[in-house]
Amino acid sequence: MAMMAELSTPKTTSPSLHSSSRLRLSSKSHLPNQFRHLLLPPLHTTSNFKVSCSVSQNNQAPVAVQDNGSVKTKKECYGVFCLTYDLKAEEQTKSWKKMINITVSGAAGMISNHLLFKLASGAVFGPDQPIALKLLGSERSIQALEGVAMELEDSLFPLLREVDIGTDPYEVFQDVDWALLIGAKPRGPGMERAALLDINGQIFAEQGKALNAVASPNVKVLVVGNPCNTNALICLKNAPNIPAKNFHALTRLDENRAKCQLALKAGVFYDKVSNMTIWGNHSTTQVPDFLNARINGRPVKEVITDHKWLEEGFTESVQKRGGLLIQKWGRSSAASTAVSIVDAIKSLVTPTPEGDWFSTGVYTNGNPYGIAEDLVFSMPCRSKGDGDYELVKDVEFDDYLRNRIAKSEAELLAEKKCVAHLTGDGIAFCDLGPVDTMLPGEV
Ligand SMILES: NC(=O)C1=CN([C@@H]2O[C@H](COP(=O)(O)OP(=O)(O)OC[C@H]3O[C@@H](n4cnc5c(N)ncnc54)[C@H](OP(=O)(O)O)[C@@H]3O)[C@@H](O)[C@H]2O)C=CC1
Ligand SMILES: O=C([O-])CC(=O)C(=O)O
Repeated sequence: MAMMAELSTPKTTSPSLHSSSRLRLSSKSHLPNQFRHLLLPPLHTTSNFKVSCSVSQNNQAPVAVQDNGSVKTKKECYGVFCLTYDLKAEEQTKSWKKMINITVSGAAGMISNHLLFKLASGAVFGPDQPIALKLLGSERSIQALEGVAMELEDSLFPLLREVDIGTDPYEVFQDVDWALLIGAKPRGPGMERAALLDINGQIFAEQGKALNAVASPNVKVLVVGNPCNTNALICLKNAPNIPAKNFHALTRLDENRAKCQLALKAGVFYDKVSNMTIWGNHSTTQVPDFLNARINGRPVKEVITDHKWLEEGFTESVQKRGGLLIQKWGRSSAASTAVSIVDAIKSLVTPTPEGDWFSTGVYTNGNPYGIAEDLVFSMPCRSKGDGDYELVKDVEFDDYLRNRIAKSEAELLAEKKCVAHLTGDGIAFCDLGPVDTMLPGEV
């Protein structure tokens, strides 16, 4: 019984699912020594050199074999990429779907440290969906990315078929189907929000251009790095060949937080809360919509009759939850953010339950609510499970909701002016009010 694995240079095309498992490093200039032995001959060649490793029938240690048949020493295989799969697992792979490519930026950061292992486990895209992970980092994080890759290896995830790490978005985004853009500079003490918008905006402008050039044409992009709505707008403006509809800013964490607070107040388990919309910006102007949300299928305002609490206590607790968490933890939400990224993706790849919806920050062009066009704004959506979504039409508005939404809209319009130089809209002019231009973590 021979079992095979393949290790290939970055120039090879994806090998067949039934035999492939590999780790590649795509930073040409900073190839860590530890992994150099995987890339024989050296990176500058274009040959499709492979190292195959076989395991003998009597379960002896794996023996590495080159394409030309000469036996290599065991050292030339790397850990789990030498040992591969038994025949039962090989049989199983025959029912697997075609592999998808997922890029995660800021992959050595806190959120990614939770997220990557959920992605690799099959908990997000399903138990029959093999994946390739492409981890984008920088000079700062390349060593740490190796550590992440090693931990992924040691986790022995059957569905994880490839891991690439690199610092060049034009390489790491190649043919990517999902881009989860988490990496962003955190706002430091004394830093102006306008400066943050500019620094992070440059990152997302560059990544938008790279996605436009090399990603799968129908790539889905989820921006997590803050300020995520405006970063998503910058990204999509720099990627004109990708449908604007495919870009999302993560507001699912806010939706989850809102559901939790309503459940707590109503004394029900949080799965009883549905139809929870977060409108607007992922900031302290966001609007958790208790007018349309339901508890056990009933309007929230019927179940929770303390309307003053809904307008003030509830709304503020959701808007400022991130800040409270930073006070407790000493850092921003990472595990719950990763869970909400999983939820956000699952909402797009599984059909939305009848009558329900989910929140995500999406492009406003053509929206039925009268929200200004050309923004990325959190709104209620439904999906058939094909990665696409529709905006929900049958939502109610009252004066309170309209006024609150208008405030978040004004904030996003002001942010957009600050980044005009990055969206192709001329010269930037930045005048952000002092009060309402905060991230949830900035209270
Ligand atoms: N939308 C939402 O609901 C939430 C969004 N966030 C946001 O997600 C982002 C990531 O959070 P988290 O993973 O906890 O952060 P970490 O600080 O743990 O990691 C962030 C990563 O960003 C990268 N980065 C990119 N550019 C810079 C830069 N100029 N300076 C420093 N680091 C940079 C770094 O990786 P590298 O060196 O590889 O580039 C770093 O590893 C933040 O912007 C945060 O505000 C957080 C919680 C919720
Ligand atoms: O402000 C931050 O970095 C954290 C954040 O977005 C949140 O917790 O919602």
